[in-house]
Amino acid sequence: MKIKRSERLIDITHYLLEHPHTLVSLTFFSKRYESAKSSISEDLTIVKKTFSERGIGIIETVPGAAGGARYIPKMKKEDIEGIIQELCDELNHSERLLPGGYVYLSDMLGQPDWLRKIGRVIASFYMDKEIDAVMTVATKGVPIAQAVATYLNVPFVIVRRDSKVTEGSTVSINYVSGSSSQRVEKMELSRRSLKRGSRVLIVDDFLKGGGTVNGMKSLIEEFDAELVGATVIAENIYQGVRSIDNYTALLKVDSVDVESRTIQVVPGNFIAYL
Ligand SMILES: O=P(O)(O)OC[C@H]1C[C@H](OP(=O)(O)OP(=O)(O)O)[C@H](O)[C@@H]1O
Repeated sequence: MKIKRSERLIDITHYLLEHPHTLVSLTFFSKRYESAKSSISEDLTIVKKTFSERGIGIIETVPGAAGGARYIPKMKKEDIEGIIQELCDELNHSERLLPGGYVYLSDMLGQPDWLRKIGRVIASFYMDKEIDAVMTVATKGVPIAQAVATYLNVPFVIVRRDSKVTEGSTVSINYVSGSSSQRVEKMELSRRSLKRGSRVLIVDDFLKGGGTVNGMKSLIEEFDAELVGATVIAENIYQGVRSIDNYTALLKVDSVDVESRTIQVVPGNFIAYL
């Protein structure tokens, strides 16, 4: 059914937002709206310009008969900084303080609005790094990985600390977790989860001693895959020597005073790489 340009623009925008990183052809839109490809091209020019001016993201247009458009959810630096400050403000409350200097995050990891913001911020950073898969470790990292993977339009894989028959044959490694007072722990990943040569992004909620992220790094090596980057929501205060140093954190727990129950969460090193 033929529809007006104003209606096409709304539907084109909705379709592209729902299919990030996916090239949608002119032919597809032309048939969808029973409109000429030249009209669709003009529509895409308007959407592209508005997205750019409003900082909604990038509309990449591919010319030619097999051409089309794809939505890249890239964020402006100031918008990323704004979300990181929102996260700091949300976490800087004494009731979030947990034993061991941890900060209670689980409520936020269950809220779609926070997950959308966190997922988009991390995905925007890795937008052009050709990520093939997002990796995390059960449990609290899972919603973060799903949010990031959605915006990157790639699969996410879940590393487990326990064995499950439903995972089939697995690759497992032992690692030292600083969070469990230097105890040797095991993590494993189903052999079906990751192809050789995959470019992998590690995400997690917290980093303390770095053993968990380092364990996932070792797993990636076991799969002959490539670690592109590791980003956590928050890095904790850690007195010892961390097992890993090349990571980024949206936030940093700068100081914790259990006596006075005060906590200071500030922007992490992620900002410096924007
Ligand atoms: O840097 P490290 O010293 O290794 O610690 C960071 C780990 C520990 C903690 O997970 P847990 O709370 O142990 O497990 P779960 O995510 O299942 O709650 C956190 O979610 C990171 O995965």
